[in-house]
Order: sequence, then C-alpha cells, then structure tokens
Amino acid sequence: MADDILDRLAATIAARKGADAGSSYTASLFARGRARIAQKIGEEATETVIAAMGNDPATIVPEAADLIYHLLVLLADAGLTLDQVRAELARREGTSGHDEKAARTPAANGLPLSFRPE
Ligand SMILES: N=c1c2ncn([C@@H]3O[C@H](COP(=O)(O)OP(=O)(O)OP(=O)(O)O)[C@@H](O)[C@H]3O)c2ncn1[C@@H]1O[C@H](COP(=O)(O)O)[C@@H](O)[C@H]1O
Repeated sequence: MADDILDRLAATIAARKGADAGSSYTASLFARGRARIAQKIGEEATETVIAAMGNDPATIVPEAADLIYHLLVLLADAGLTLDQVRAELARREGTSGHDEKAARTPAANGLPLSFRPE
C-alpha cells in the first residue's frame, strides 16, 4: 500500500471504476460522467473560495480536501495520473510565475493583438 494518502486515495478511486454506484460515491460520479465530475469541482472550488473569504482559516481544510478528492476523480476519469501532475509541477519547479507570464505572447494571454499594450 502506498505511503502517501494521495497515492492511496488515487488507487482507491481507480478501483471504484465500474463498481456499484449505490455503494460507492466515487462509482456514482464515474457513472454520471465527466460533466458531472467537472461540475462537482466547480462547486467544491466555490466552497473553498467561500471558506477562504471567511474568518476561520481552519474551515478551508475540509473544503480543500473535497476539492482535491474530486480533482483526483477527474484525473482518473480522464485516464490521467497523479504522477503526471507531479511531473508537470516538477517541470515548473524553479521558474517564477512572473517570469513564465512575462514570456507568454499577447495572443497566448488571450488578448487580441489589437489590444496589445504599446
Ligand atoms: N475523500 C473522499 C471524499 N471527499 C468527499 N467525498 C464525498 O463528496 C461528496 C460531496 O459532498 P457535497 O456535500 O458537495 O455533495 P453531496 O450532496 O453529498 O453529493 P452530490 O450528490 O452533490 O454529488 C460527499 O458525498 C462526500 O462524502 C468523498 N467521498 C469519498 N472519498 C474517499 O473515497 C473513498 C471511496 O469512497 P466510495 O467511492 O464512496 O466508496 C473513501 O474511502 C474516501 O477515502
């Protein structure tokens, strides 16, 4: 069994594919499909934002856990792995977000060229 809770959770989630939706919440999400999983991520992200704007930082923890769980369900549904996310984070390691953003072209930033600042 993997030492890390995220690895264990990802393995549990993967094992729920095709399981009985009546006895597994994860299986019920897989059964309802990608759009429902994505919608749940939106809901959990919104609940995390609400917790973030409140006065008690501790309330962020359970919302963050809900969000991460549902993200792992999305990765599994899409045939992706936590290791792929780890690799992407490792690839970014050491590159400042400011530097990465400055290197983007205006088009890549989503701005039409006519709006490009002088
Ligand atoms: N970590 C989680 C986890 N986090 C959140 N949730 C569920 O996510 C749902 C989200 O709650 P909400 O209040 O937002 O929504 P809801 O109204 O209950 O559910 P919806 O009908 O809106 O989808 C709840 O049912 C939570 O229980 C989780 N369900 C399962 N896990 C893990 O997944 C494992 C397998 O669970 P099953 O697939 O249910 O066996 C468990 O042992 C846990 O380790």
